[in-house]
Amino acid sequence: MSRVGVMVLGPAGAGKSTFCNSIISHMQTVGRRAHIVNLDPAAEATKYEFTIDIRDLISLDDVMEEMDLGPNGALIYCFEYLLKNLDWLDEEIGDFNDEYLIFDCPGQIELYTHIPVLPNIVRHLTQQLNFNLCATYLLEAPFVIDSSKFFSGALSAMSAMILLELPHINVLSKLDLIKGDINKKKLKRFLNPDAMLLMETEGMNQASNPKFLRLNQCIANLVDDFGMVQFLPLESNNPDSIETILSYVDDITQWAEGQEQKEPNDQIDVEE
Ligand SMILES: Nc1nc2c(ncn2[C@@H]2O[C@H](COP(=O)(O)OP(=O)(O)OP(=O)(O)O)[C@@H](O)[C@H]2O)c(=O)[nH]1
Repeated sequence: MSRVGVMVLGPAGAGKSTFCNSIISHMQTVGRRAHIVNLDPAAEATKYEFTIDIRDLISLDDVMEEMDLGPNGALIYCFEYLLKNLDWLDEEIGDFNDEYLIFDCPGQIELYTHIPVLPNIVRHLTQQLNFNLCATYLLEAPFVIDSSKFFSGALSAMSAMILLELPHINVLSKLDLIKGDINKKKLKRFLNPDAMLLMETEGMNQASNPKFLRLNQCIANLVDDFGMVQFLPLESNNPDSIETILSYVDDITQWAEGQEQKEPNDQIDVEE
């Protein structure tokens, strides 16, 4: 039997913890059991308590003080420590078999891109603990409706997708901060964006330096080719919006559940 979990990812302040809380509220309404697994050693208290909390293993403040490290170095130290003590996570997750686990991750993108700590933890969860995981990657809507930032956000989301190798859903958070008809209209273009069209309408194909123009075109092509830049809108106070996102997560994890589980050796034809 496999377990189900959702990784909540995205830059600092994107609304990950708020989204985790909204998921728990929704789950309580529909009568499903769900728990937050806090993987952020610098997390602040939130509305719902964490069922599993990395701070019970190691805390950022302690590491900064004892190892004389800054916040980023200390964060990396905490994750390397977690990687060396994965039996702690195994024990904590222990009997949560039929319940939905929501992994609230830190916002520092270097944990996915520069060092392989989050990918290793994800691999441990999927391969050793038999989780069907889905990643949700949050980006703030006011940030994304500026096209140059849209491409930077889309690339960061893509980099998380490539490194974690998980089924991936992009989510646009903080929709309530989009004010005015013009911006709301603009937002629609970014929910299911046509990267090449955005280049034209946002003037990105008018870069004066031909090298930048080519670079912009290559990035738009890349984003377009991956076909993964659709965003689901998130309104944290709107249960319908949470339900829609979770139905995508359910579809993905149930699909994975239905797949035949193969032992790694089953996938390799070895000729004698
Ligand atoms: N207006 C608005 N503010 C939001 C929304 N979601 C979150 N916030 C606010 O944005 C700030 C950051 O939200 P968090 O949920 O803590 O974001 P996070 O991604 O967990 O932040 P880190 O853990 O620091 O990476 C808080 O002040 C929230 O109240 C939203 O939908 N609308």
